Amino acid sequence: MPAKLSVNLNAVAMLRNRRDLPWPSVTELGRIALSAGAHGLTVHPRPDQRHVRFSDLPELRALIDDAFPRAEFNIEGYPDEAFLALVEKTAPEQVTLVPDDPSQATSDHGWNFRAQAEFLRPVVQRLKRRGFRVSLFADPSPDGVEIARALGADRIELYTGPYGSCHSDSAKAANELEKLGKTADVALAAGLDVNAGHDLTVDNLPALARRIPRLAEVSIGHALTAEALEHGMAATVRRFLAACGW
Ligand SMILES: CC(=O)[C@@H](O)[C@H](O)COP(=O)(O)O
Ligand SMILES: NCC(=O)COP(=O)(O)O
Repeated sequence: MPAKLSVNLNAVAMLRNRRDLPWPSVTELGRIALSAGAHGLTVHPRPDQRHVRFSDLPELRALIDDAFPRAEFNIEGYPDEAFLALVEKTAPEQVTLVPDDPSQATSDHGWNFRAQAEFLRPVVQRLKRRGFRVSLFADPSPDGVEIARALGADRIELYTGPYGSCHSDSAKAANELEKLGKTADVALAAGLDVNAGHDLTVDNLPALARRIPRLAEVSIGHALTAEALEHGMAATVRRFLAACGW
């Protein structure tokens, strides 16, 4: 089965947050994505709420429950108490734990499973007890990835940033792809399912899907939002011209 697509709404939220106005509506863009066939929605709430706001989460939960009951809600983030409380209140289908520092502009590495095992173990158990699927953000390196399974996680999410940043260097991209592939091989052999995300694009996705045919899910925000703007620009300009009377 091809990988499922979860649309990350953080970039939409960031655009909305530029003004004290309700557009673009994160929930409406989520509705459009799910209506178009996306399998789920992803958000990554950060402590300063500079992207998605905590108040967006109940609306997105209700959207899925009321109109798209087969879709999944994936909440990503660093598991401090505020994040865990938010997750427990929202009850997503999947929680992806990411070792983000609040000062980071975006996620740029996975967990060090060996060094952070004792921190992660009770968190994973707490979330599993609540019935959520738990995925752990992982660097493209097979070293220690099987520890994620021993901690009780269901999946890892491969950090694809280094692969995504090689768009103009095909030899480097092939090398990064192989690292991702080897990590996925070890994870799958350990009984973990494999998600992937960060800087994935229409151009770099097909090779990833070929190298990891059992890829369960990709979450994509930045490139997908950029393309939505590009492909929606002409029709939108025509709407504004019409509003000007042209
Ligand atoms: C976990 C991860 O890879 C991130 O890509 C993240 O969810 C994206 O969030 P931002 O778009 O807010 O940087
Ligand atoms: N988990 C990764 C994600 O949700 C999307 O990240 P990006 O496409 O915005 O880089």
